[in-house]
This record gives sequence, structure tokens and C-alpha cells, in this order.
Amino acid sequence: MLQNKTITFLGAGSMAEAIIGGLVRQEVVEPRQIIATNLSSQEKLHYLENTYGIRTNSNRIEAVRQGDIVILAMKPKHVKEAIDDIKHATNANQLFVSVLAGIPTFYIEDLLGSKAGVIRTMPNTSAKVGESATAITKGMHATDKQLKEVEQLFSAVGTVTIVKEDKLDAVTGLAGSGPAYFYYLVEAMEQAAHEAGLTPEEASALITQTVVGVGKRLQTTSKSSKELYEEVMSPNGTTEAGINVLRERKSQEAMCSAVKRAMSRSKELGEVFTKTQ
Ligand SMILES: NC(=O)C1=CN([C@@H]2O[C@H](COP(=O)(O)OP(=O)(O)OC[C@H]3O[C@@H](n4cnc5c(N)ncnc54)[C@H](O)[C@@H]3O)[C@@H](O)[C@H]2O)C=CC1
Ligand SMILES: O=C(O)[C@@H]1CCC=N1
Repeated sequence: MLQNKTITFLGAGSMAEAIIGGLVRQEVVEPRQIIATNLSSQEKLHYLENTYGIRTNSNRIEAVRQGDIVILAMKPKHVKEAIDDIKHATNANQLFVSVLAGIPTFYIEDLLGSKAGVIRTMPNTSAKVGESATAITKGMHATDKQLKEVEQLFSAVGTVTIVKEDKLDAVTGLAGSGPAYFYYLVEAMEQAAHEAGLTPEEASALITQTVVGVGKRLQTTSKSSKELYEEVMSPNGTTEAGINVLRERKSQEAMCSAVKRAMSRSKELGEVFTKTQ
């Protein structure tokens, strides 16, 4: 389906690189099928070209004109100026794929001002290692075939769940932002390891494998998360001592609030930008 298609990334930051890295690594498309463009960093474009063998073009209009699929990968606050800038170079046969947090498909459709298909997605940075948890939804002009195409594209960089658009804000707070919550916890574990005298190498080897093991276990067991942590806890053992501190500090409530706040922030982003249209 993606054979002979040119995929243009309009925006070449962290998320674009994570997806490009995944697509190239999984050999879903030839690196030459990918073009990246951005606002101003020629240096970043050179880096992407040298690292992934993709094409880049500092001329955004040209880059967009060449794309069969245009991936919108700028910050939400830049979407209006980005689309206003290139829309005269677009046509209704192109497919626009947004990775933007909070921005509804109708807003992008309105900015494009054509019947071009728009598909909204929410991947995460684990795309870079082929492990994104991506959700996708289609706008009013996008076809089922285009949805399949985007499903295929993102399947190459992890799992894909098709959802109704009204669930995308929840997905964003949970899985789009999700990796950051875990990295934040890892940072705390590294600090504890450092204070206990472990070297950064020792700490990294132990923490990384612990996280990988947890992920694989979650993927392969039918046990609940509660059963899984209880399995680790011997009565009056080390884990119970640690978990009791987390309970005293209401860590689960804090995590639950963090996810909900991220979800509502995604909603706010959409409201702010769609109101100022
Ligand atoms: N970083 C993450 O974990 C995730 C980010 N996202 C979404 O991905 C999008 C990009 O985020 P990041 O990559 O983190 O941002 P970033 O700041 O790393 O990259 C933004 C890119 O957009 C470019 N840009 C800005 N204005 C432009 C314009 N007018 N035309 C063309 N390019 C323009 C910049 O030059 C830069 O290359 C955001 O909308 C965010 O909501 C979605 C899922 C996860
Ligand atoms: O923090 C953000 O707004 C973006 C969206 C999901 C992850 N990063």
C-alpha cells in the first residue's frame, strides 16, 4: 500500500524523528520515500539525512508538494501558520496525518480548505524502537482505505488502535504522554541507586532490564497489575517496605491525577486553538 508513496514530514522534531527512525528501522518504506522539512533548522535536517538516509528539503512548499502523505508534526500552536504557509501547494488527493495533541480533525480540514483526507493520530516516542502505542481516527473526508494506509504505517512502529475521535484526548494523556511518566520514575530510581553507591552503568543495566521485564510480563500475563505487584511483595519483606512509602505519599492518586490532567490539557489545547481560528 505504501509502495511508491512519498511521505513528507512537515516538522522534524522529536516525534517526527521517532516515527522516521521506526519506519526506516522496520524497513516499512525505503528511506528515500521519506522527506523531512522544518521551520528553520538546517542542522537538524542534515542530521536526519545522515542518520536515516532520508531526503530533506528546507523548502517546505516543495517538500509538501511532493508528499502523497503529509505528516503534520509541528507543535499544536504552530499548526495554523504551518498550514496557511503550504496549503496552496496541497491537493485533495493528498492525505494529511496529524500527530498533534489536542487538535481536532475538523480544524485541520478547515485550515486546508479542501476535501483532502485528514487522519488524526496519537503515537508516542517509543515509535523510535518500534514500540509506540498509537491510536488513530479519521476525519470526515478520509476514506477507509486511507485509514488502513495509516494503520499500516503506524503498525510498523508499534501497535495501532482505531478509536472514535472523542477518545483521542484520553489517549493523549495516557499513551502519548505515557513514556514520560515512566522516564520520570526511572530518573528517581537512578537517583536512589546513585545515593546507594551504584555506578551509572550498574544502575542503568539493572533499571532498564527491570522496566523491560515489567513490559514483557504485562504483555504476556492475564494477571492484573495488583496481582503482579503483590506477587513481588513478601510479607514484611523489602517490597512491602517500599510500597508502604508509595502508599503513604499517595503515589497512585498522584499518577491518576497526572494522567487526568494531561487528558484535560489535550482537550484545552484543542479548545484554545479552535476558538482563535
Ligand atoms: N514528543 C512527544 O512525545 C509527542 C509529540 N506529539 C506531537 O507531535 C508534535 C511535535 O512535537 P515534538 O516533535 O515534540 O516537537 P518539536 O518542537 O521537537 O518539533 C517541532 C517541529 O516543528 C517544526 N515547525 C515549527 N513550525 C513549523 C512550520 N510552520 N512549518 C514546518 N515545520 C514547523 C519545527 O521546526 C520542529 O522541527 C506536537 O504537535 C505534539 O503534540 C505527539 C505524540 C508524542
Ligand atoms: O507533551 C505534549 O504535549 C506531547 C503530546 C503527547 C506527548 N507529548
